[in-house]
Amino acid sequence: MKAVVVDIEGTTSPTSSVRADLYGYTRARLPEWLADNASGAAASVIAGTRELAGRPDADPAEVAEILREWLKSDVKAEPLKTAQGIICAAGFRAGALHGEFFPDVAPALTTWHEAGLRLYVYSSGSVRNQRDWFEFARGGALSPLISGYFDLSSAGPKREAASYAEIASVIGVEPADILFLSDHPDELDAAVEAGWSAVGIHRPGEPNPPRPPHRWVETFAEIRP
Ligand SMILES: CSCCC(=O)C(=O)COP(=O)(O)O
Repeated sequence: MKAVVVDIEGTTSPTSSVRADLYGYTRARLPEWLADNASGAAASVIAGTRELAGRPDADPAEVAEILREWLKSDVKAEPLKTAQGIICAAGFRAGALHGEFFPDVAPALTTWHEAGLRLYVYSSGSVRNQRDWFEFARGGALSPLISGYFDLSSAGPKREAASYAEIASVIGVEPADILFLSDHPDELDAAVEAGWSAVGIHRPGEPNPPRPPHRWVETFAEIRP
């Protein structure tokens, strides 16, 4: 392998930390942020939400309610993830938010990085949110280990093979030399369809059940890329 690409929620990090911390922080601040930034940073979020929700005349208050519903049902929509990334950026810098990682993740990423592998992140969270998650990791920044980040805007949907082909092309690594780690079987299927290797991560207590034909492990310590 020449590169390893990791998913975040359920793979590097507990689902509970993403949903309680990031979603909770965002949910509390959405109405005020949308109202205060309607003609600036929030304009594209409002436009994108109106379009996806089929509510062309929704005002910022209604958009906030739509986005809060999407948070509740974990809809991984671009406008929501953009807003989440911008809103949470302040929380990371104020010390209210930290990237939370399973204990085996930092040692494995460090070992792989030192061995010359290039490490990337591919998550439904926006690149901005991903960068902060790794930069403000509890226990010390992991961002120096990461060569790049991909999200729904830059790569595309996580369950489509074309997204993995796009990442391979951008990082300039042959698909056969890339290993993808995720807790989601549909994502593993899509990566394999694009010619990547893939290993499923099923951590105790995490929601997504393993599914054949992939190899599944419980920690990064079991992987030798
Ligand atoms: C720390 S980046 C934000 C994580 C997030 O919002 C999310 O939806 C994670 O989805 P993933 O694709 O990593 O399962």
